[in-house]
Amino acid sequence: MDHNKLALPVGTTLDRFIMRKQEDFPYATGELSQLLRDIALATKIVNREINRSGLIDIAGAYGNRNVQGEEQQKLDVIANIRFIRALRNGGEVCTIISEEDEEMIQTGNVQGKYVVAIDPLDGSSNIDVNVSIGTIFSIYRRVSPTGNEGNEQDCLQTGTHQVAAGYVIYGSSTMMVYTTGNGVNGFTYEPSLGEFFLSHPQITTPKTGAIYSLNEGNSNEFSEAMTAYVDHCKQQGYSARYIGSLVADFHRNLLKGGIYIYPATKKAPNGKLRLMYECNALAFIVEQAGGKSSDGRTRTMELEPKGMHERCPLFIGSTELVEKAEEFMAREYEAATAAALK
Ligand SMILES: O=P(O)(O)OC[C@H]1O[C@](O)(COP(=O)(O)O)[C@@H](O)[C@@H]1O
Ligand SMILES: [Mg+2]
Ligand SMILES: [Mg+2]
Repeated sequence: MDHNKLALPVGTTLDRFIMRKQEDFPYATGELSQLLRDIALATKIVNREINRSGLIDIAGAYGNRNVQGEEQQKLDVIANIRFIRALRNGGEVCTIISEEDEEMIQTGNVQGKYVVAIDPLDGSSNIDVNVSIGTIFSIYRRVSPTGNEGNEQDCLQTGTHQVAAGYVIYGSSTMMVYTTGNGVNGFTYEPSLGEFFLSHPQITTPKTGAIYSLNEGNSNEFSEAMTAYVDHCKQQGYSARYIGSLVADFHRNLLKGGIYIYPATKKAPNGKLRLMYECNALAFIVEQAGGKSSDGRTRTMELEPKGMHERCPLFIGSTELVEKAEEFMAREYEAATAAALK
């Protein structure tokens, strides 16, 4: 696909961009375009709630724990409700996987051709302290015939089956960044006009960089190989940058070059992040931008999901940095394999 053919000027509205991209697919029916618009609509509402969260009583804990055992923040719940409502009313989505719901959410749109996996509010620990937070989404085409509710087969597809994926960052400005498999584009929200405008066309990530992002507070729990890789980053003189909101750390590294890692630790042998609504979406984006994503060994988008809330280690960012980290992890796997054979 010749990306230049699709290049649209900075300042194009998201709506126009979606429409224009659809025209390049003669058989497109407009349903995916409408679904992207539904997500953009919910994003505008959630953005408004976030911007005024300090003024109205939506700060703090909601008083429930989600399926991960994490304390739900009020904004986690509000964002979850807003996205589910927009996807249900939009009519294109039959089933939703959400971080905040243990079970699949059936929307009642049995004719809907799409399944959405969503992290409605990412970076929950940063909600009440005015630090950038986000939303992450993956879109799949259902595999079961329309006319019924979506099922587990529709929901547990590998990341390579994503038809679109994206994230929203609610930061100094609010941006939506997404891909449909033809490059990555970023749109900045203009609240006074209520519109997203193309601000970052055809995003590509540098092949290498000098930023590493991980929670070194967990370093006592790191494997030898992981500790060795962190030392390597320090020897290289890389800068440590960690916001603690995956979307914000990922976005910075995507634009500047860098690597984000949430590794397996002794406490969390599968890491912390969730394959279906955090890792797969960002992996699709980073690959479309020329970067790389794996669990330290296997390409993230080829990981076979076994459960909706499954966790996996994440090594994501500039190709050369991820490959270097994988080199370090390979030594560990080889040692483990050799030990197992003894
Ligand atoms: O506090 P830790 O262990 O470093 O974890 C931070 C990571 O956890 C997350 O907050 C998990 O996402 P949620 O906030 O959506 O649960 C990521 O955004 C972030 O990168
Ligand atoms: Mg998250
Ligand atoms: Mg979340």
